Amino acid sequence: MENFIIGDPLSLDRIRGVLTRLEDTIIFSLIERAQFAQNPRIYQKGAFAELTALGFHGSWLEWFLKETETFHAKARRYTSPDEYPFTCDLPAPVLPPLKYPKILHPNKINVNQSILSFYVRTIRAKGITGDDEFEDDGNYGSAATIDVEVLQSISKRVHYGKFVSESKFQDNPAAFIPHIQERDRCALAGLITKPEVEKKLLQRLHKKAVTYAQDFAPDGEIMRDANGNIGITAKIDVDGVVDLYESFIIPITKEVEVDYLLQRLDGLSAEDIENLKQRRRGAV
Ligand SMILES: C=C(O[C@@H]1C=C(C(=O)O)C=C[C@H]1O)C(=O)O
Repeated sequence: MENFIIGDPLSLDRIRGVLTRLEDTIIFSLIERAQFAQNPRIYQKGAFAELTALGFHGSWLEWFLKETETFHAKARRYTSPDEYPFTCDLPAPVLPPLKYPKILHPNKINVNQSILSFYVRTIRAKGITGDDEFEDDGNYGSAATIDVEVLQSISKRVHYGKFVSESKFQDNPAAFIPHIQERDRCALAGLITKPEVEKKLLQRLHKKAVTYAQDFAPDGEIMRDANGNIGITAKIDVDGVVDLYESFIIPITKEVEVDYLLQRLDGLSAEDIENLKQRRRGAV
């Protein structure tokens, strides 16, 4: 959970710094997942009679998510504005919630079911972690434990789009308000999209994935193939990681940004909205 107490929580540079750091978390968790076989059973609902006997009819992975998030909810993880669960109906925290600064406009945006569906349908099937999609090594607990870590890091990254949107909105509310009032998703998407930022991100991501995926000999030398090229082991599919961001993580982050903007004026009076139009960040 990011420390929202120190620094300007709505500095776009600071927010982008968090997104950049989450690239490492996501790449390394995908590398970790590649240690184990695909184990397709763990993504199939009803594939474990033992779970059905417990009255649970989801997949092994969904059971792992439920059990993990139930415990984390009791430890007040989901009272943090940058943490979103995959499981519904979680228990209340055993501790009183921490007093986070009110940064985001109240909202119920949670796209984790889309993230889970994409992960099971595409990331695993595409074998971004470089393994055979039908291989089963029986390591169901280890594989699901790491799947949960991958999903949680992607979820945090995607939902950080709310902070990006609040930062951009506060920089120039008047630019956003008419399109929010007209429910114009395309215009809002155009305002929040920064092609140059995305281009640099994908270039950085490819370099990171190549670097993190390479193997080192016991003496610390980088392993090379017969032609002296750096040997990229099957740890992860480097192009698959870039494609994951280009075809899913960035687009769904922008969906969250637009969804957040569309509800940004909810509950505000006409006078509040007029006052917002006059403001620009740092002006107060
Ligand atoms: C996150 C931002 O908003 C948009 C989404 C991006 C992403 O998901 O990486 C990058 C740039 C923008 O198109 C941003 O401006 O930094």
